[in-house]
Amino acid sequence: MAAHKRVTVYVLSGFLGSGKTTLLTKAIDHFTEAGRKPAVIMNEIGEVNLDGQLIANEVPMSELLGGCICCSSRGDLATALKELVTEEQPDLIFIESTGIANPMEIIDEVTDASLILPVELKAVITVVDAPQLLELSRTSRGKTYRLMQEQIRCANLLLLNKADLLQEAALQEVDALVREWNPYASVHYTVFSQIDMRLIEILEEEQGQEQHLAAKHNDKKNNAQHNVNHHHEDHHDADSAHDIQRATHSSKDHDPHESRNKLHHDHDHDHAHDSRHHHSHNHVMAYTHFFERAVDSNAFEEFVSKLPQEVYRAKGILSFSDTSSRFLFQYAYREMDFVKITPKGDVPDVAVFIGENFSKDAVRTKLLKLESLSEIAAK
Ligand SMILES: Nc1nc2c(ncn2[C@@H]2O[C@H](COP(=O)(O)OP(=O)(O)OP(=O)(O)O)[C@@H](O)[C@H]2O)c(=O)[nH]1
Repeated sequence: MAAHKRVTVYVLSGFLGSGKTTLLTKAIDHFTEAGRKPAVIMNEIGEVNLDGQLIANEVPMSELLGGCICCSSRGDLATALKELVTEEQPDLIFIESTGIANPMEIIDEVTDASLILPVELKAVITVVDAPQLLELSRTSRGKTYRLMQEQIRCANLLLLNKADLLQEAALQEVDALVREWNPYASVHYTVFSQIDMRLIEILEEEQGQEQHLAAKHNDKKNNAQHNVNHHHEDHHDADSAHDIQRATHSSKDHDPHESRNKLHHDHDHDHAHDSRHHHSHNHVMAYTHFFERAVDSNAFEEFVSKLPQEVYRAKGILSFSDTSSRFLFQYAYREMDFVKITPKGDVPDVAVFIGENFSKDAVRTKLLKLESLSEIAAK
């Protein structure tokens, strides 16, 4: 297949609620207006694709739901890429990863797929929730912080988003932090992921290999800094996307489990007992609640405002007992947002709650109570 026929692939990375979908909708509008055909692979931790509601119907979309790409069985992403390429012939594919995905694993999967499919990974674009990163850098520095760090290190283009919520001095503090982790990416302050789309177009024109070189350099730099224990030096010595592909290719001749080991990184030592899955986000959990009846909007808002700190992301589509329209509800890093929506297709009233070690039962019990209160009020 001729090299120029390859479909450009961009990976959109960034922690939960940082602004990836906000960027995606803008990028789709831009490229569509420019006469290009974008397609989307959307990965969601929850069982329903709520972000997909924001993507126009005519944009081809493949959904990987109910888990994170980098945890799902190897091949799901390649299958989705293959289907889109053969059935839709797009010019570009955006892969929106879940906010808890480690982009290195997705880079591996896409470069692996590019051996057999006419696709080329051009860049990783990471959206950073600037206020959240700043707070974590000053306080907890736990697993979420480390995951954000990995997402930042892999990027070719970095958006320091939610700049509206920070003063200039604070933004500069975040800027210095991310540049220390990733001196190769271009860094831009954004509000609602508003960026000059030429910055994304430029990435398409550049050599994919050089892009990955940057990512790999950062990967190495981090290895040195944080003493991450990589078991398979052969892979980590690879200096370019080409080398990544070669490593992938050669390992295919062997036991598939072994090849997965070779390709993947041991980012989290808490889970070293599982030889095939080394993820920095095993601590993250999701609860999906399907509503049986509409709840009161004020009571729901109050419930969300009192969610435990461990729940750091929630979203849903809801009917309220006191409003006529349905709403897309968003909650990210303590900010709440409700937008009127007419859902595409037959979507139930549903909300997904994502966080770290929170009690799903407690969230469920409170929501059931809200439902029963509105039932009593209706009588
Ligand atoms: N104040 C403020 N809010 C923003 C900004 N960008 C996005 N948001 C809001 O943050 C919430 C999450 O945005 P999304 O684009 O859905 O984030 P995401 O990264 O796709 O979220 P996940 O898919 O759950 O990981 C939404 O309510 C957005 O409206 C910003 O620059 N400033």
